[in-house]
Amino acid sequence: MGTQTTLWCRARTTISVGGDWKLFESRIRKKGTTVSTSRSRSCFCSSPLTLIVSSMPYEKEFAAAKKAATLAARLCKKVQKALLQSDVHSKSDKSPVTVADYGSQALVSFILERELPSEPFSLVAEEDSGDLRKESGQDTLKRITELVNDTLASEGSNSFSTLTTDDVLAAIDGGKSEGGSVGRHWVLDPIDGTKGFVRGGQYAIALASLDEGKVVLGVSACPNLPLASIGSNQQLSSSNEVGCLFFAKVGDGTYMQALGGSTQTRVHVCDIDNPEEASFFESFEAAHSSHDLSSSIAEKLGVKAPPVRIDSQAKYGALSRGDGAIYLRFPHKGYREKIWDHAAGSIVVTEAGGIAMDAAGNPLDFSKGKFLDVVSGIIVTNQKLKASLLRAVKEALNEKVSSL
Ligand SMILES: Nc1ncnc2c1ncn2[C@@H]1O[C@H](COP(=O)(O)O)[C@@H](O)[C@H]1OP(=O)(O)O
Ligand SMILES: [Mg+2]
Ligand SMILES: [Mg+2]
Ligand SMILES: [Mg+2]
Repeated sequence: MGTQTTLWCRARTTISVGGDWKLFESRIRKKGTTVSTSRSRSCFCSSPLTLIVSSMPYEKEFAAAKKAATLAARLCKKVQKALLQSDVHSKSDKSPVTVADYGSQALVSFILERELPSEPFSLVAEEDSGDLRKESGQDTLKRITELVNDTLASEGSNSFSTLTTDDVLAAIDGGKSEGGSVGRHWVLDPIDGTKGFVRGGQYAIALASLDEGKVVLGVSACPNLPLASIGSNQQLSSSNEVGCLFFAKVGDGTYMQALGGSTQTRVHVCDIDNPEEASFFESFEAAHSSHDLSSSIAEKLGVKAPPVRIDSQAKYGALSRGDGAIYLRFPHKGYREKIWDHAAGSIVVTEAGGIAMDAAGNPLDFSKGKFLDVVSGIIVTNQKLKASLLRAVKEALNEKVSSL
């Protein structure tokens, strides 16, 4: 449980802030009082000011997010197991959308609101209920409602009341927020890697929270990811158990536990500094990211191992525990990245000591609404490989431009 301290600052005061000091500074500046702060975490206020300092900020939100992602993973696993052709129907962008995408979004939205009743609720999420409100969507809607109710019942909570189809539609549409740089927003991809999900491969339920445009916590449930390393230089492991939950809170590190388990392990990115020993992740789907560009970058760097191709933000999770050293993502021309595809994954990697940036080395900016505008692509690695990777990316991109 987090504790809160109220400080009445009249002069220079030393305070201890668990979490992100920069974010805290920006908050107290906004209160209309001049506050100067220093790296030693002391602050001087120009007028008396009451500071409420939580020693464990975002703790309630973190617990709610873990619960929501874990239950959504349970729902998705059930659907993936029984996936029938009729569960897949087409959205205007032709991507397969399953009852699990909608069910997962409804469940996460419902649980976050239920667990955090005193907080304003804003959720930026991938799906909307448009197709489910049509006559042709009624059977699917009933199926989703049953699934959501079955999953809630399996939670074993006494306070469970059955949701109606209208409740489910309302929960899905709870995800219509536009996000932005002001206040707090949840960010959700109810199934990231739908193609992997439909194929029986990797997918993730990716949930993050933004505070003033910055990702402050992230939870990524990867129901099909082995608990053991999946890197190309993996050690032989006796365990073939799958299902990982990665979670990270700003300033607190990244942890992994088995989905549904309770023993958590702190994870760190690998500390490889020689690119020859590095291996890299990229999309399974060549339509999502240029495999040619990745192999040209890998060659320039001197990477020897073949690419590890897997779907979804499971790549961020795998990288955060050191399974590989680099993740390269270069979508084809015209594709705009969305915040829900990277928010949870990026904090999972950065809190594990890694770095997620665009191809020009800029930090990812989640404060601009639902799109994540990046230069050319997204690259993720550890601190030691950052400079050489950026050089190789620049060279490969220049070569590509001059060959056009
Ligand atoms: N044409 C595309 N180019 C790049 N990414 C895409 C494209 N279409 C969908 N995506 C999104 O890319 C992510 C999956 O990429 P990958 O698995 O290759 O890493 C998913 O978030 C997927 O959305 P979705 O959440 O609907 O699956
Ligand atoms: Mg996605
Ligand atoms: Mg999705
Ligand atoms: Mg999608």
